[in-house]
Amino acid sequence: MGKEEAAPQTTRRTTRSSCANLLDCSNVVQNKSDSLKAPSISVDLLPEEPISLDNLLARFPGRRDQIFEILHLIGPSDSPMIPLLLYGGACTGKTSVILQVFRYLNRPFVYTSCRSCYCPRILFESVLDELLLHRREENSGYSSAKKCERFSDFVNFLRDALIQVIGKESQRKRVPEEAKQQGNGNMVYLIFDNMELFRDWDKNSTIIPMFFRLYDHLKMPEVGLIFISSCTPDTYYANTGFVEPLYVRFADYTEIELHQIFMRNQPNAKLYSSFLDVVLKPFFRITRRVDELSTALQPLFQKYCEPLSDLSMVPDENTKRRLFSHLKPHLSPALNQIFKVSPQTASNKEKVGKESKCRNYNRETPEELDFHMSVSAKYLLISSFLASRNPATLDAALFDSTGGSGSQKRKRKISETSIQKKDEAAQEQFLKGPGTFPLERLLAIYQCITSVAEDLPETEQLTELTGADDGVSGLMADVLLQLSTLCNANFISKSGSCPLEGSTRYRSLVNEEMALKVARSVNFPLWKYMYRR
Ligand SMILES: Nc1ncnc2c1ncn2[C@@H]1O[C@H](COP(=O)(O)OP(=O)(O)OP(=O)(O)O)[C@@H](O)[C@H]1O
Repeated sequence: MGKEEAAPQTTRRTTRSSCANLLDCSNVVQNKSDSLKAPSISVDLLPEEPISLDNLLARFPGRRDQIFEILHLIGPSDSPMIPLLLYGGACTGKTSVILQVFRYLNRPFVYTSCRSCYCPRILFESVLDELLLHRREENSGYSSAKKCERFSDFVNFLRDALIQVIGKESQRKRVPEEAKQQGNGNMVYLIFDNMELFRDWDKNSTIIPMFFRLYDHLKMPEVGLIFISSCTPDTYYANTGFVEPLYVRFADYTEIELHQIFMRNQPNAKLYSSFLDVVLKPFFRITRRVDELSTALQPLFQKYCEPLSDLSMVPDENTKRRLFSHLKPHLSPALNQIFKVSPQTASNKEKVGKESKCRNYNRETPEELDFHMSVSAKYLLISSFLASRNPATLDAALFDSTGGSGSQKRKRKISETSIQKKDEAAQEQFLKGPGTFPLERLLAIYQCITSVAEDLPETEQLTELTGADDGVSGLMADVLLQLSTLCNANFISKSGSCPLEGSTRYRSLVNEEMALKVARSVNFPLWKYMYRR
């Protein structure tokens, strides 16, 4: 595109420290300073030195479609854009992608994250400060003496600040045609990240609809608005009556995409690929988050390489086996470590508690889940659904120590009378609604179904690696954490203790449609385990 040559050399500026690519060694230590005292406003709002499109695409394996879609929706620098919402689970690259897209576009933008602001006022002031580059007093109605508490004040100050930045009337005349074509038109973009946190600040949800109407309030076509959230669009627009932004979905990464992501910048690709071949699959079943995987894989790779004296060697089959045996004892503790409620999952409790409304967004299929949940929590949710729905008397027939693969044979051996009895029990249970179950039953089902998950050659790999074979297993504490998260999110209810057993009983609150969706998202054949009359 030849942008590198055309772009002005701007002062390097780190807009968001957390956007440093976890996998890019060169970016690990980033300058977190935000303070800039550069002379020209429009130059200051430009991102770091521009990058090429190829570079942009190469930085984000698995995000090619999203990048092209965003570029298309943002459009040329001299034409207005409809507000945009980027949404998807945690660590799906929403922030990094949009910041690097602007680096490629080389256009002025202001980035603000609700994560670093703890109330609307700080967010308002942070946007204004960024726009005015901390020079509040100069020619601006907004000064440090004034607080920007109300949304209406924010809109007024924002409009004034934007007029200054854009140099609205005069600049429009001054921007030469060739500069517009090179991407230096007069659009300014405002990026609001982590919008889901707004709901924690604003219990009455009055500001969020106003934010999404900011475009209407400002009435400035030169301003492009981009919202980023881990919540789905319907969380925001239900019954609000305003025009919805366009949206781009950042789906969870597939195993292949994660493989590509982790292969980036590896000095010895063959060696690292042999490592990923053995570790990625079991970890992928527990988390798909790039940050969690990156943290877990880094020390494991060092262990994997310990027996090697030459790190540039290409491992043959024998070496790969030797390296794997050396690594194996360390896998189980690492998997257990990661097998816990991720902070993001916990903070998404409210969002998780909401069932999908099956609305058809863009290219999202109604089959897909519209919230983020860790893979292990999904299996626990499925287990609780089965425990509530199926009569306990059928557990032995449906599940065995290998997860139920022998169930067909066993079922055939059951006598007619016992089938009839079980049918009656099931019918009774159905009429009663979802049944309650003790923790032990939930854990037993969970252990069985995780061992048959997906069609893997090494069927018991997860069980073996996580140590789930050791009685109630080392996973116990983590499963209890997941269980408590699901209870808090109202997927499972905790009923009073059983007077006979004295232990707490649980009940699944999800319906069949929801359970099937969750099962589909982890490729688990739930229908095989559901007892039907
Ligand atoms: N496709 C990818 N290729 C390379 N790195 C990626 C990719 N996706 C995510 N990452 C890395 O994962 C980390 C988290 O990404 P990022 O902060 O952009 O995610 P996010 O979706 O904005 O998360 P959150 O919702 O928590 O704000 C970053 O270090 C980023 O570089």
